Formats: sequence, structure tokens, C-alpha cells
Amino acid sequence: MLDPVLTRLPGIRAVMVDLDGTMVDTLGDFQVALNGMLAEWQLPRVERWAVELAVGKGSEHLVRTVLARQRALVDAGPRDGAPVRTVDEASFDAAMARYQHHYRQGNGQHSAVYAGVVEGLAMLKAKGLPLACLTNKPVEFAKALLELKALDSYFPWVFGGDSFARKKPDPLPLIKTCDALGLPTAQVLMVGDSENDAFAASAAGCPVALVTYGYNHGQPIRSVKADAWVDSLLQLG
Ligand SMILES: O=C(O)COP(=O)(O)O
Ligand SMILES: [Mg+2]
Repeated sequence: MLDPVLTRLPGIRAVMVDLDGTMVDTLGDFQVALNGMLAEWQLPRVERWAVELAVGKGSEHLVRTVLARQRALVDAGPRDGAPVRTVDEASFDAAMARYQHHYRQGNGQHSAVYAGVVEGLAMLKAKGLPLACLTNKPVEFAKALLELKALDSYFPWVFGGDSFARKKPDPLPLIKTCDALGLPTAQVLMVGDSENDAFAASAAGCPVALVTYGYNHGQPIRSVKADAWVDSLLQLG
């Protein structure tokens, strides 16, 4: 049995924790919101596995990827004469607005906190480590989800994909979060579930631990370079 991550990385003074795929399994929320929007565009429903491949790089990337995929499915399939709305750049803003409307309505209704998250956060807090939630999800949705799942009290800082000029995998959100924590990046551990978290951490100079149960664009998470991989947040300390 390996030593806990915090024992192997003794310089850690605070922790940044990703949200989707790390603390909450939100694929159901994404899928319901996307399907609400797709129905209005007369496009076919998206499957859960296809959402999993596209999630993690923010809402714009998700909606753009899924719209293009569902449109391509229609183009490749048999024609039955049913009207299909064109998905071009001009209609993207409208699709995005409808997606956000559906997401706001169902945020947290089709998602669940992963096993070990509450216990893991309580353990980190008990060690006196300040915690920041750092997600690519819009900050409004992130704050509402944390409240609904009773995780908000752990996070004095919550930053989303629209909090800074660029999103993960860019290092900027991590650098800004470390600034808010008042600590150098080398002393702040990033805990995430995807290469976006790992690439951002590496470029920012933060150590990174990856959970093995989240979403990584269909790629094995252990093939992504990290300081540690954990099956539960409890294994951090
Ligand atoms: O892409 C998203 O909206 C969610 O991403 P996250 O894994 O950074 O929380
Ligand atoms: Mg994630």
C-alpha cells in the first residue's frame, strides 16, 4: 500500500478540487440539458457515453461538439423529409442559450456525489488545508450545484470556466486560484479527473492527483502524467 498522497508531497498547503467527474457525477445533468436543446433543434438525442467523451473543456466546447455530432448523424442517416434545423455559427449562440436554460432548470437533479468525496473533503479540512473548487463549469452552475449537494461549506473559493480569461487546460485558472489562496503554485495540489486538470497543473507548476473514476475523453487516466492517482478522495490523506 502506497503512502497517502499528502505524505508523499509534504509541501502541500492548500488543495484545488475539480467538480465534474471528480466530486459529482454530472453526466446525467449534461445529458438532460443537451437533449432539451437538441429536441428544440429537431436533432436526435445524445447518449450518455457520447456526453462523457465531450465533457471537461467547458460548456461551449460541449455544446459545439454535440451539435456537430448529432447533425452529422442526421446527415449520414436516411432522409424521411422531416425538417432539420441547420447548425451554423449564427445559430450556435441561440443553441447555447437554450442549453443553459435547460441546464439551470435541471442542475443537480440527475447527478450524484461520488463515494468518498464528503469524507475526503472533511479529512482535508480537518488537516487545516484551505480548499478551492476550480472547474470549467460556469461559476453560477458550479455554486448552485455545490449548495444543492451540501458541499459548499468546504469551499471558501469557487472559480468556474467563466471566472478567468482562459479555461483549463490553460494554467491561468490555477495560477489565479493560487493567487487567491496566497500561496505559490508548488504548494497547492490540484485534484482532478482529466488531462485538462493535469496539463493545467503541470504548466502552472502545481502537483496533481487524478481520480480514477471520472471522465477523461475516453482515454485511460493512468496514461496521463500525474503525481498520484487515487480511487477516492480519502486516499489523499
Ligand atoms: O467542462 C465542464 O463544464 C466541466 O468541467 P470540470 O471537469 O472542469 O468540472
Ligand atoms: Mg472534471
